[in-house]
Amino acid sequence: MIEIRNLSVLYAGNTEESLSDVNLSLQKGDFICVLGKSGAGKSTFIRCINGLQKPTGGEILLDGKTITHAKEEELRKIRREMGMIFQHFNLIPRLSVLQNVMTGTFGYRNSFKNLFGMFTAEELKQANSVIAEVGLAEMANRRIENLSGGQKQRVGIARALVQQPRVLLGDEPVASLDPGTSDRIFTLLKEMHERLGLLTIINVHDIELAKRYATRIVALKDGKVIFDGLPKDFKESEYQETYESQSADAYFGAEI
Ligand SMILES: Nc1ncnc2c1ncn2[C@@H]1O[C@H](COP(=O)(O)OP(=O)(O)OP(=O)(O)O)[C@@H](O)[C@H]1O
Repeated sequence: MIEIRNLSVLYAGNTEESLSDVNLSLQKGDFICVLGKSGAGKSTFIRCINGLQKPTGGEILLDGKTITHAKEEELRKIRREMGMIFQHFNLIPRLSVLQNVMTGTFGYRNSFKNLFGMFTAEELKQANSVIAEVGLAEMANRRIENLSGGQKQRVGIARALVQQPRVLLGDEPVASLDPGTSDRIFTLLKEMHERLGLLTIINVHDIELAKRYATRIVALKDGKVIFDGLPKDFKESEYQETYESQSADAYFGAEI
């Protein structure tokens, strides 16, 4: 589904590449957690996939079509296939849950309709349906600023899903949430992933979550892929290499 070939990113002014010769083949059904310590290149990787960051080398293809060299109009179409969720939710605090979710349809609509908030009955139905799916049916008219962090991320997920993507991307979507809430958000993500038959790619710091939910782990270090495989094969030595840590007992002392 997504082919990543010799992907490299060197930011202007840097001497070291932030991604270096990354080659991966990502398939529908993969629930991929991307691990790596701070600065390993995880955000850069996600931003390259949704076309926000232009690589300095290599190419990314979605179903054989280039993302990397896509023209603006083509890139817009590709982005509609990709839902994105963020660490800080990127919602509009003074607007309601429903209004925020509706912004997920903007990629499909002309700017005149967007400007005047004109939504079709079908769009509203679809938005209310995903709001119910993420468990917020009773809160559709509540303002975002009156929600908890976990509820905000549910809105973020609904906004990503209302555009009916085939790929779901997450840049540290649970980094601002407590462990219990993070776990519930991952449960929801996994349910949606399976029900909708998505390719899901999520950056996460919490290796325990990755081991519990991922079907595949990709670990980055200094912009390079140092592990690509099953969660069960990501063991203490892989942990130590990824995080350059001597003490992995917290994660590997007990069976996960
Ligand atoms: N716009 C930029 N300009 C220059 N360097 C950048 C830019 N964005 C990221 N970098 C550098 O690229 C490297 C990878 O950063 P990136 O944000 O992709 O890592 P990360 O694994 O997502 O880190 P974190 O977990 O802290 O978010 C870092 O060394 C960072 O300083």
